[in-house]
Amino acid sequence: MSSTVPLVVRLLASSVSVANRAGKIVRDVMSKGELGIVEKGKDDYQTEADRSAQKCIIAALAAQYPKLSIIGEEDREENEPEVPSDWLVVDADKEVLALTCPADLQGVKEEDIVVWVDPLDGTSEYTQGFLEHVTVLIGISVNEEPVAGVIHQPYYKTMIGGEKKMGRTIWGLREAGVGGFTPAPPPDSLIITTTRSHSNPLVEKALQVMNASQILRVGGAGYKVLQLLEGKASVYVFASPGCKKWDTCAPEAVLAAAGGKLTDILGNNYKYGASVGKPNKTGVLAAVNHDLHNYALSRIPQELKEALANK
Ligand SMILES: Nc1ncnc2c1ncn2[C@@H]1O[C@H](COP(=O)(O)O)[C@@H](O)[C@H]1OP(=O)(O)O
Ligand SMILES: [Mg+2]
Ligand SMILES: [Mg+2]
Ligand SMILES: [Mg+2]
Repeated sequence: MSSTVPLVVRLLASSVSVANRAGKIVRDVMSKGELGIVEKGKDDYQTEADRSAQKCIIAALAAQYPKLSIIGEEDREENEPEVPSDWLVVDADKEVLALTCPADLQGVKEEDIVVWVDPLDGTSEYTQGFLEHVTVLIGISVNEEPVAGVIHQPYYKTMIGGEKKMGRTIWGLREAGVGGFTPAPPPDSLIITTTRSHSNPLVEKALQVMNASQILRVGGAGYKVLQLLEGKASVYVFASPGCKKWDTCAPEAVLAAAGGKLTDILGNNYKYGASVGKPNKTGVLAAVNHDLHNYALSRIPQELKEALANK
């Protein structure tokens, strides 16, 4: 039955299930208490959770979809050792499997897809105990464009029938919409969400010009986009290099499926083909709808745009 479901939909349904498993790895590493922190660069860390969650996601997706290009944040070893068999998730989310695939994506083949994996977005926050900010991101791009994505929150708590359940998984597919949470309209006043761990003078300048009623400083690109989708903030502004394609592919796809927009600070779309440069050099500007995105873009002064473009 599932072989009649278009590839993009099947891959999204598999990604939901795989992200859930990766989220459990993220929780297990934390509860064992041995984070195995490695410093990759300035303000740039990796933990055992980043490494293991990525191995799980890539091994599980590659086993089922061998011709995909999968690009993950963390370096892969030359000869990756086999992963535990219970990481090789083969389940696929039933609700997603039932979605209608956009007409132009129905014939897409594995070779046409690039999957961008951020096994743990918000590593700084993970190591500092801001666990709600942590997400697992799987973005699916076709012809350089993010068309579908998964944002999994390993530490989101819900009570179901008196029992605590950890984790939730938000997904989006172009034209089909979003699921896994309850969307909410934007707040009445302009509330901005931005970095808490990677600020600098340019980032602060772009915040000042927005005239916002409130600025929320939280970790991770995934979590900030969730804040937009849940009506906690109106606009996400980050006028700095630092984010990479795996940070924005899934959030951009989910946000777009909900009617929002994510671009760089100049208002240009990033491209997500396999050979693109990984850094998002010209920052991030996102909003829950196109009007708010236009408004925020109109507030960014030309010299700030030039400063980022010439970096
Ligand atoms: N200067 C930077 N160095 C490394 N990663 C960065 C940097 N700035 C942003 N990022 C990545 O983008 C995400 C969003 O940024 P921020 O939280 O500062 O708004 C971070 O969680 C981090 O992803 P990751 O945690 O996956 O390495
Ligand atoms: Mg990182
Ligand atoms: Mg990230
Ligand atoms: Mg990461």
